[in-house]
Amino acid sequence: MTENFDLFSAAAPADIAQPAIKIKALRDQLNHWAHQYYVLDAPTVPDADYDRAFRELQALEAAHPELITPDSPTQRVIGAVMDGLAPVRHAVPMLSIHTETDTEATGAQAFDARVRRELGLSETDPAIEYVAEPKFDGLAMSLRYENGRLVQAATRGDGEVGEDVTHNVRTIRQIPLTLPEGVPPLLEVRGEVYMRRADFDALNERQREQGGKTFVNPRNAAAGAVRQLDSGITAQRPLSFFAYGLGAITPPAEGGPVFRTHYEMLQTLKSWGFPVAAQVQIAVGATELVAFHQQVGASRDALPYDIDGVVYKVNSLQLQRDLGFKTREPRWAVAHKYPAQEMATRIEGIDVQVGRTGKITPVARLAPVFVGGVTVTNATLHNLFEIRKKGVRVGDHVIVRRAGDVIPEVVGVVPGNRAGYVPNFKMPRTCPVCGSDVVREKGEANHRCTGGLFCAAQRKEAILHFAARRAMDIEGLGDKLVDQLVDANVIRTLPDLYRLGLTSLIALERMAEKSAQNVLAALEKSKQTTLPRFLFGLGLRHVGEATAKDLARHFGTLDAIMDASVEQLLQVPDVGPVVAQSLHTFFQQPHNREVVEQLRACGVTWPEGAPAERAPQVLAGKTVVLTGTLPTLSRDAAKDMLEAAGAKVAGSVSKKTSYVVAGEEAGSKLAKAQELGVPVLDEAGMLALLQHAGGTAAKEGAD
Ligand SMILES: NC(=O)c1ccc[n+]([C@@H]2O[C@H](COP(=O)([O-])OP(=O)(O)OC[C@H]3O[C@@H](n4cnc5c(N)ncnc54)[C@H](O)[C@@H]3O)[C@@H](O)[C@H]2O)c1
Ligand SMILES: [Zn+2]
Repeated sequence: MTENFDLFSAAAPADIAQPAIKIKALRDQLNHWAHQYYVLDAPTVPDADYDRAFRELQALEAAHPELITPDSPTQRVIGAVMDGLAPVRHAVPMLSIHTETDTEATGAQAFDARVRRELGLSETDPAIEYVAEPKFDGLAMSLRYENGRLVQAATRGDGEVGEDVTHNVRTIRQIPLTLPEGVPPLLEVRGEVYMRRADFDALNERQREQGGKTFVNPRNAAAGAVRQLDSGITAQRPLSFFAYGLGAITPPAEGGPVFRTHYEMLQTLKSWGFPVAAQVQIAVGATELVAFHQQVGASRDALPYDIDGVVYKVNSLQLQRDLGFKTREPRWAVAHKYPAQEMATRIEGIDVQVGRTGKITPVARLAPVFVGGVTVTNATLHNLFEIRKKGVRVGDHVIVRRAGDVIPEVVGVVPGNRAGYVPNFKMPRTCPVCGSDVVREKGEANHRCTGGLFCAAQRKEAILHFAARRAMDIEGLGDKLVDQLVDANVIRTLPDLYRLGLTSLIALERMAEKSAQNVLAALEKSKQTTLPRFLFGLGLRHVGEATAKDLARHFGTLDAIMDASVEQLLQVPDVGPVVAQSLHTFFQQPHNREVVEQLRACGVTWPEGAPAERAPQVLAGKTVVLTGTLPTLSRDAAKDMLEAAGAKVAGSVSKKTSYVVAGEEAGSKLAKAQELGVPVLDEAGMLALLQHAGGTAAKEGAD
């Protein structure tokens, strides 16, 4: 082969020129992707695509060794030093790990066979002991301690020279800043900085709400956080750490520790305060490696952090030295991957889904793709802003991520695949489930259906809210029963609750007659309520308990609230434009008014009054204690009524107690009241007292 053979001249023989051109194209492509990934922390293709191109290059170079150059991505660790971060030369290089191409369990057997062959072992020699570890999906970090103090933290960079990120790594709480007495004077610990999935989801959720930049995956979020110039930003991004190896260390001749195995070294790191993953274990021979691969693979989704595979390492440090290194990788370790958690596929359409709280979520319909171990055909696009920010259009090639049991999501567009003009996605103006108006409030990223109770998608959540203790307080109407009732189509609107009969309840699975009767009794009891509870129970957006009370106090009657204009609503203390508009829109929808009317027709009732007559604080300054079970009122309802009249409801009886309201099975509080001579009332007595109070107020008002 001529030394300076012109690879690209037309005269070059086709069988050499073709692979050379292909090799150059692959190297350029890989370098471009690696730059985006390692330097910009912003990959544009899934790892699976990068890995495929990488393997293709490896295969071509293996077939044409004369075309290998030292700067090929296959021959060196890739990475770079970011502007503004100081370069750090590693005392011991930070290497890559060879990836086993066979992703089936048999990949472990291939590795074991290779190790045995390289060590010159025969079939009759004993099995090799390995340490099996999860392959954490974060970024490699070298931590240098001098005399027990963290003096430097550096990224891998190109393996020889990394970046000084000490200022940022100091903010990671799992990384000890000082070590216990007795550690070697020089110690470099190597490990992975990563972000837990829950922390990542919370971070992205926060970013989305604030219209900020979201991150593609935890690895990228972690890498971005570590490579900040301002450690204040790093401190706000929750990072974690696992130790898995050593760099430089005080040699035994100078009093440093003598480790015989990798496992022993990890246990020592743990005793010095470094986190070591609980899954790390010794595995003997290929069989135990296979078992480990399967076991970790099965629990992968349940782990609180992302892993992209497992790593097997020869345990004996002597054998590790015997095996040595090959360009950029140790021969004594291998990475055995799992199916990728990110894959590229095509968006065939964008639908919208209505959630239990009315939130409308655009969902991408996908060409089926195998990702994170399952075939995925839908992925969330979160909201309209995310679609715009990511520039997603129908027909685009996108990266889909599915990790853990999180809903699959579209994390970005693979650039350069759009055929021509494609219109932007538009939010529908009406709800696809119920046809109500779709709105987006100022300062909110999400669109919502205004259908409320009318919308089947929102029904279950709405019923649970209505039945909640602080609302209508319907005991026994929980998650499971509501699911059954709605799924069996027994209940479609709130009033249907009060139309429930014994027969339809008993017809439900696992419903005994006694419990059915209890539910009916609880429903009956809930009909006697208060206006604030009823309003709160309707589950109007932005109307919490306090606002419901304010509205009731201000308007006095439900009709006045339903008919109020936005301006009138704005006169209620603490009601701002958002709440006022949302209330007004809700009661403008005829079907919402219909629901209210039907509930009243079913016998749901509460004391009403004109605003001027309301809040007669005739029990002001009085302290009342409730005890026992009242015949018709729930404890909370009684409390609300007393408080509305200005009373303070206390938990224990003292000489200062004005009244004790006692129901059935009243115990020590009743005895105490009698002992102290505090007046005791039953429910009727309490209502009479309130009535009297109301009457007095009305009279006062009339005078
Ligand atoms: N999407 C893209 O554009 C793009 C570009 C470049 C690289 N990549 C991806 O990066 C990966 C290759 O990168 P690499 O060379 O950093 O990693 P690698 O696959 O060579 O693995 C070595 C790294 O594994 C990590 N690791 C995790 N757990 C470990 C353990 N228990 N023991 C030892 N090391 C452990 C360390 O950080 C170490 O640096 C590939 O998955 C590739 O797809 C993607
Ligand atoms: Zn709807």
